[in-house]
Amino acid sequence: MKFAFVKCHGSGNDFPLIDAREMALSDGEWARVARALADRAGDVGGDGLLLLTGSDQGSIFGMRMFNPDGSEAETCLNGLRCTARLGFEVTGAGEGQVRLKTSVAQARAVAPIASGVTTIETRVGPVSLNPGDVGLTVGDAPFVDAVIPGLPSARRFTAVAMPNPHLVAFVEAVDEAELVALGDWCEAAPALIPTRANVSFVEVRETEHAPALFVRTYERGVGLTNSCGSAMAASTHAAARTGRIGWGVETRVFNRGGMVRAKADADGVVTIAGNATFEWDGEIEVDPATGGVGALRIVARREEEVAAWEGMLAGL
Ligand SMILES: N[C@@H](CCC[C@H](N)C(=O)O)C(=O)O
Repeated sequence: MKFAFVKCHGSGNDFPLIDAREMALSDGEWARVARALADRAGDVGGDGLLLLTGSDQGSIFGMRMFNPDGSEAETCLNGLRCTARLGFEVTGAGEGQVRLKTSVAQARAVAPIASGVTTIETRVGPVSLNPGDVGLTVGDAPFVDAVIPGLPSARRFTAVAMPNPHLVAFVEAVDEAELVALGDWCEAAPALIPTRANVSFVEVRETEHAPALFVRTYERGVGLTNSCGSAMAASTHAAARTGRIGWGVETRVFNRGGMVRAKADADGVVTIAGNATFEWDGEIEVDPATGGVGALRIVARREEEVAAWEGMLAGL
């Protein structure tokens, strides 16, 4: 089956994005397509597969997201910006509600965060701090800056469902080896957290203009990524919840892949504005029954917006 797609990224979190509104594949077939296209050893590669899906009663369109291991995530906020951009292009809308796997989000096109950088704002929530919603099998009360019994880390975590599961620890300086070890432990689906989790270490970085965070994330189903949008949202909420930043205060959130503007409100809603960059358009044959992949054809390159994004990175 031939798939046309856009290779896109939000803050360097990169994905093939397919307009799947008229496609009827089973979950297992999409999982195979995701594994095939997101494979970093293949011609496309990515931190997962994004699907633009059809409208329903309240939503102008929907998004599904499959991790490179074929698991389907509840949400993907860097991917949502890209998917919303495509959804706006094909529907002519400029804002609206987007259906996710188990929740909805609001999205709208906003002023560029830098010249030539297409920018989308997403609003999600309310987040849940219920340990069960995060997939933890311990605790009746929320873990907010608390040691989680059974987790092989003495650090204090805030456990947040976006609704995908996030464990967030504030650190003086990110230790990647420690993050990877803990992320790997969660990837093994231990009894403490059988549905696994995205794990983030976060540095609070004051700037002369405003509060800022630096977030490094080990993503469930992926490993270390350049950035994770739902982790940036969870970290912003956790930073406000623990008094590290103010509720409702716009905060710049940096990561390996770039930067977004984020704001956590006291009602649990988190707003993020960041890039939705389309790098190139491609076509490829994938057999949904076997995951076998054909030759990639690059149809167009979006050089101007790639350059605009690189210009923004150079100025950070
Ligand atoms: N990169 C994403 C999150 C993707 C899903 C995640 N790996 C999970 O399994 O929960 C983002 O930008 O939010």
